Amino acid sequence: MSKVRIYTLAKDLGVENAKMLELLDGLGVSYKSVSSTIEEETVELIKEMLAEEAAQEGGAAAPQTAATQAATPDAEQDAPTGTPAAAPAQADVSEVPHRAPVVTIMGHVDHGKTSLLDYIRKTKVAAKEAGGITQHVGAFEAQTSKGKIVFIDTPGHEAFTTIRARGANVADIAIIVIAADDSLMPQTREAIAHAQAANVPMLIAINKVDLPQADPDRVKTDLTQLNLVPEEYGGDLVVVPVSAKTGEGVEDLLEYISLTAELEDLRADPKGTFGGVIIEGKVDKQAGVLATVMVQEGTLHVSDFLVVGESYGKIKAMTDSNGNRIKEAGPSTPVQVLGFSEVPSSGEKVQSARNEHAAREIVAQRADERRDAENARVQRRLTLEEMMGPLGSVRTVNLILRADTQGSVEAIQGILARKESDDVKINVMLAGIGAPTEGDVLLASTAEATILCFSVTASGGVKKVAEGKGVDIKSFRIIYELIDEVDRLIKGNVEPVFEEKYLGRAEVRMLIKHPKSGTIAGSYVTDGSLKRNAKAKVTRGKQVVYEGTIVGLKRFKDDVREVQTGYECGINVDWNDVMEGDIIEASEMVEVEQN
Ligand SMILES: Nc1nc2c(ncn2[C@@H]2O[C@H](COP(=O)(O)OP(=O)(O)OP(=O)(O)O)[C@@H](O)[C@H]2O)c(=O)[nH]1
Repeated sequence: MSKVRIYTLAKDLGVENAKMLELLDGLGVSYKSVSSTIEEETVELIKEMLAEEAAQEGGAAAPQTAATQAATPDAEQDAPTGTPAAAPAQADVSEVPHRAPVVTIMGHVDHGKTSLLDYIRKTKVAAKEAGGITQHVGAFEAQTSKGKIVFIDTPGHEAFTTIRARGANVADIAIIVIAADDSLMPQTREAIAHAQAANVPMLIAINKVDLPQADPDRVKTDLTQLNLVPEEYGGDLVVVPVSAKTGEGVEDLLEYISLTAELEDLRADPKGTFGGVIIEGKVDKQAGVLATVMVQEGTLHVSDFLVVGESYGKIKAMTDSNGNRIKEAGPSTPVQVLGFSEVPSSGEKVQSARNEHAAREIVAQRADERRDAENARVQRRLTLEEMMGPLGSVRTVNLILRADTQGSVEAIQGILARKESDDVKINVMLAGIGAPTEGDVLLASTAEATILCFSVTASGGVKKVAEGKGVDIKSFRIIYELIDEVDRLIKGNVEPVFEEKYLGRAEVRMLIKHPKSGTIAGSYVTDGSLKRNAKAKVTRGKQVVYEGTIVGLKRFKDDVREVQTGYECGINVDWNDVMEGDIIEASEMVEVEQN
């Protein structure tokens, strides 16, 4: 036996991956992820440790117990008996059952997101019962050998901003699909930024590997340029080659999803307070308002009252993602709900209420809070700190952020927060949903802020006011372009730092008196090169006798910009006392790149 992958060993010994990593940590063994390999001696040590543990637990074979647990992850564990050492808080957490992972698939247009979802749906979703209506609800549940996986069903790119923002907020794991024949594209980078901003673990699916022109290695190399280093290059990024056409690699991808989910230790209490998120809402001509809700905590029952934003409704009927009528739904279940009076927006949080009266009260309270906040915004006078950003020597980039959805706002703010440094603060004065208003322009003009818009644009009237006030409103449809703009603003705000760069030197061999230009030093370039307008330092022996600028540089009769080593030239340093034998050293000031 040679090296073994950690997850293979965990599987063979019937223990959870998290437990295996804990044991490796205890041994001081370093690893990148569960797919890293470990040495045979380490495997033996792990086996011994597990055997010892089993013996201590009273003779029952530990691996067997673990295997039973792994096979039934949802089963509630018995409370520990006679083990006072067990911390009660930990015991509580472990009693909360595991839940299925919610996965979002993101990527560039045409890279195969829909095809991959279709392949998984076709092969992993149980055949529907006769009579069920096939309809798109925004999510589906796939049954795999490793248990249930819920996929957020991202439709085409037309609604990409909302869907991505939503995906990153609801999802536990993001799959970034990259076509093997196209590699990284703008929306790939944007998808990666979304996943990173939401702190969601990311797996890369290199799709279309069946194509003759597929070049998965190029994709991996390109990823390293984003500081995402695939496992096989020594990093911790899981990269799985797949084909949504032939199905190659799809099982591996599902396995990696389950592994990642296991490490994330996703749990939710079906008996807890209900909490969920709207996946999508629509109006059906016959049925009325339909909304897909992802249950995140607790259990949803038919007849429950639900509150979303400032509207509420009573669940009249509920169907699962297969179109089957159901009466209740636990964590990590997408359900289509009938009973809202208004169409809720995707990404909105859903709360339940005991009865209609309680639901109304929550709605009324929210409306009050919103009105108060609006009034406060109008009436409030800005503090100096709000106008200028945090005080002190730190420079501040003031921004007003406007985006199409709350998810986008959060995603952008997440990325911006990571852009801050000791020298530059990013002060998001206002982050709102919808097009910028005149009020935003006024705020921007007093605080010298830039208004950045993502997937929203200013109306003609607002643009005019902005022009009049000299306020920049910049609109973007791709997040990373907006971030590039912020980088430019940050750069513009950092005091440039210059350093002197040596260019070359020349030896003065003869002097030419020119009636207009004065003394020209006929010289021979002995090192590097000399440039017109460069700084000049004239040394005689060991002494610096003059410092100025190369105001003229000639080769024979021609004015030139630069003269290289080994050539003769005429140098004018705007100083008439230059002498034969002097050394003219040239240098220039270059701006130092600052991060
Ligand atoms: N050969 C090959 N073609 C694929 C594969 N996956 C997708 N395609 C093709 O690539 C094209 C785009 O696939 P889609 O699944 O529509 O891509 P998408 O990323 O969902 O595109 P949008 O929804 O427009 O963003 C289609 O013509 C697919 O048939 C694959 O694994 N192999």
